[in-house]
Amino acid sequence: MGQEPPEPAAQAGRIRAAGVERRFGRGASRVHALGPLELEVAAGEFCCIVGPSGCGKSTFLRIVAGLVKPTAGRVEVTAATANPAAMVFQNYGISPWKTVLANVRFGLDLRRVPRKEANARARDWLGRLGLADFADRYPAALSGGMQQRVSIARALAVEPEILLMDEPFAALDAQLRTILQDELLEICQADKRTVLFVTHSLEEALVLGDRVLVMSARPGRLIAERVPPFARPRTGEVRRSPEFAAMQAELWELLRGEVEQASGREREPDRKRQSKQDRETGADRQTDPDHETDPDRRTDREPKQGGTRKEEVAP
Ligand SMILES: Nc1ncnc2c1ncn2[C@@H]1O[C@H](COP(=O)(O)OP(=O)(O)OP(=O)(O)O)[C@@H](O)[C@H]1O
Repeated sequence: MGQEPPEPAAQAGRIRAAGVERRFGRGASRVHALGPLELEVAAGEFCCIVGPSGCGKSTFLRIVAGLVKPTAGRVEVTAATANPAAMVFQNYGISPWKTVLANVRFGLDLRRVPRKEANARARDWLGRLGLADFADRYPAALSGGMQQRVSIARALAVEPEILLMDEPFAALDAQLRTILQDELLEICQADKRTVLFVTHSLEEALVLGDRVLVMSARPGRLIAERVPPFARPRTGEVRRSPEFAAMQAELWELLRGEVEQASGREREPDRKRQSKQDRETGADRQTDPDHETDPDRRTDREPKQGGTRKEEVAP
């Protein structure tokens, strides 16, 4: 039942990473953050990366974006345009002193697109994301979900061949997150651009991805790859299918050890047996497929740069 990646858009970039590694710091405090990592993302593919906190997911995305250099290896981006990628961050990354319209127009202004055309394109994306009436407002007047829509509109307004998304919905509540996942699904299936999407949520990865890549604890390497068996175009309804729950549980089993290692807790000898018992009795909330949809049952969060928060991997 596995699906081929969708037909590429007229212009969709490709990514190829070969032997990519990144270390930070010097001497005793040197950290091996990432790799070696081998990865290819096809034109028009929606590729999701999940992995434990600190395994180097964001670092890899930043390397692809050209914001960070790899210590070893290389990333090749094959694209038709000079600036093929746009990035969406967890903390929105929008400017509070600019109106919504000016924020969405930002990348177009950098590319010196004439103001009239830039405004039209920005308004078009605002309309597509349900923000047409908020063009002249400032971000402070918007909810978190609306601010993240502005951030997505800003990235899409430049018509990037590659969209890089770093936990874009992690700071949102679970219901809003579901809505934005479904909106993103619709948008990306309409034009099939290449997307590299980092998330802590297995549910999110399975709903959105043509392919889900699982990373190990730091230094992050790829340890598994799955193709969600859901035809395109798909909707959020796939969350209810038995295949969805089965793949979510399987991926979580793969990830659990890595998450425990990353959080400094070694798996106790009888942990696996206990987890099986818990699943059978329904006591293990971490393996509950509805875990992410109930805000009261979300995993622990820690502060992150810019006042936003990050999550542990969650099913
Ligand atoms: N600029 C930096 N200087 C020093 N260490 C860094 C830097 N950027 C990242 N690191 C370290 O590299 C490792 C990987 O960080 P990264 O943010 O890529 O992980 P991540 O998988 O995205 O984590 P999370 O899921 O928690 O956001 C971490 O140990 C982090 O502390």
